[in-house]
Amino acid sequence: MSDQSAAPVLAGRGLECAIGSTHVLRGVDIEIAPGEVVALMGPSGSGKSTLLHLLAGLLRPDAGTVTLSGQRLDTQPDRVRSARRLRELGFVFQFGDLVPELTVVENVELPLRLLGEQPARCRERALEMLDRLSVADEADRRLSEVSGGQAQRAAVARALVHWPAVILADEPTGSLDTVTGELVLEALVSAASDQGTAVLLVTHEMRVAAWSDRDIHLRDGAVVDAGVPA
Ligand SMILES: Nc1ncnc2c1ncn2[C@@H]1O[C@H](COP(=O)(O)OP(=O)(O)OP(=O)(O)O)[C@@H](O)[C@H]1O
Repeated sequence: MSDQSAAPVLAGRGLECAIGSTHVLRGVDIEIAPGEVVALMGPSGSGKSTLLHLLAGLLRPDAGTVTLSGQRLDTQPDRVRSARRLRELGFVFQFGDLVPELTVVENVELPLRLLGEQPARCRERALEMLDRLSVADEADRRLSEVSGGQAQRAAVARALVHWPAVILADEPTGSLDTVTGELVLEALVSAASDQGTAVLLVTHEMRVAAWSDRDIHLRDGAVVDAGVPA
């Protein structure tokens, strides 16, 4: 459940970013409350993915600030940003990006293994998440043996397995048919909500945005409509 009166868990303020000669973001302000689900919308080329990369600390802004869980992210060295990304964020992309050589459960437990958790505890928690996402039966299969919807559920389980503060999802249902996409989205939003994880969801599609608490619209690198919490 979101707490929009609380301090934002993730905030970008006055974000400017140029890539080559393109001024991609022009003074973007964005805030996400703990547990909130926000859809980031806008036409192709409006800067959605670039904004996501800045908020994840993958890119540094030319101006402005990024604050995650109350601490500046953009000013920290690469090593610290990587460590914070692993611990505090979860990611879901259009094409799952799971490791094909690993089984479903091995993929899901990966963030916990990288964080140094006990192997038995990693396995237990990964199985719990797969059960929560209704893909526990596929735990020991390789990616080539599961459907696109099952793989995307596993990607959601992996993104949530280490209790991140925020999930950043870039077109998470873009590779799925409408019905499968809806089911994956429902699973993402409800599992994140169960554990109080905020979600920033990049999408072109209004039906995807319907799952959010609030929409933010970008055009030509600027926020044109920040929506109002329901
Ligand atoms: N690596 C890059 N090199 C050059 N230009 C880039 C690069 N990445 C992004 N851009 C430019 O920045 C602008 C914004 O791109 P971005 O991918 O953030 O938009 P988007 O809203 O996510 O688009 P889409 O919905 O098509 O994914 C575009 O004009 C794009 O051409």
